[in-house]
Amino acid sequence: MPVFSGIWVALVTPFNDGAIDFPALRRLARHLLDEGVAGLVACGTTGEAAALSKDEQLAVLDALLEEIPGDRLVMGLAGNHLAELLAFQREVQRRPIAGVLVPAPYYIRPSQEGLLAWFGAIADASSVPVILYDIPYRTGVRLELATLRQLARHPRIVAIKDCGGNPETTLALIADGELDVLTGEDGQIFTTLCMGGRGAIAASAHIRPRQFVEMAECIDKGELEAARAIFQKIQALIRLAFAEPNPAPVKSLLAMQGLIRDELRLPMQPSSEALLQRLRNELA
Ligand SMILES: O=C(O)C1=N[C@H](C(=O)O)C[C@H](O)C1
Repeated sequence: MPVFSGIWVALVTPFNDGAIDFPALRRLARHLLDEGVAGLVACGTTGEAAALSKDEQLAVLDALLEEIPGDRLVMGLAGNHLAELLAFQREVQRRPIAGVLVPAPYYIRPSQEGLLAWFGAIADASSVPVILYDIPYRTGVRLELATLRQLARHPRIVAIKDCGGNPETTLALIADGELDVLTGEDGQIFTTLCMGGRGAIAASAHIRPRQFVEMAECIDKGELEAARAIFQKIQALIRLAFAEPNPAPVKSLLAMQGLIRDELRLPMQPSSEALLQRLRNELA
């Protein structure tokens, strides 16, 4: 039985004049769950976790837990100072959550041995399921297949958010059946699900979440034609969501729907005028 499956939204962190906009955060979380998504991932890349202090990240988590059930919530756990990260993990784990999403430490570019020890230390200390986050184009280091297979033996490591960009690795992991494979590449949701992946953690699923959910359900039921038709409908949206650095386009689209303010923290920049026009056209 998969621990993680379906469409999980990589949640943005709404801001209002530089501060976290908690009412908007709660509203958005409730809206997405009402639209049928499997759950939410807070404080990931899309949540601009890198621009939030640890206290702010915990405040986001607490606000969300007041709004949605903990088993529908995964928390991002990122950093490159192990002792600090483990201390933060202890705080996070005092809350009832479905799991943690853990990328490799960025900037350092450790060896595969180093990564095994790093993820091993976090998994050993984890009281909740761990989702590995393989995103070499952001962290600077790749989790090789052999490393992933070794990590999959850890009882706490149950899933991977796969942004590794190597279809052979994705396929091998799916065939192994040891980890729930969730794609983190929104443009690959259809193919990953068709290959037997369990689901996705996607930023673009903030917009028209029901269509993402329906597409995944159709694939589950073997209704390929219907799934393909939905995917074709949302492809333009997915492309636009990443036309400028994530999460600017997604935040603009949410703002156009009146769900949040179109505000980011540096170094992120709001969508350009040209993109805003394209986003308006897409929504229309
Ligand atoms: O925040 C996330 O988790 C996601 N990150 C990816 C990225 O921007 O690197 C995109 C994905 O849709 C969700």
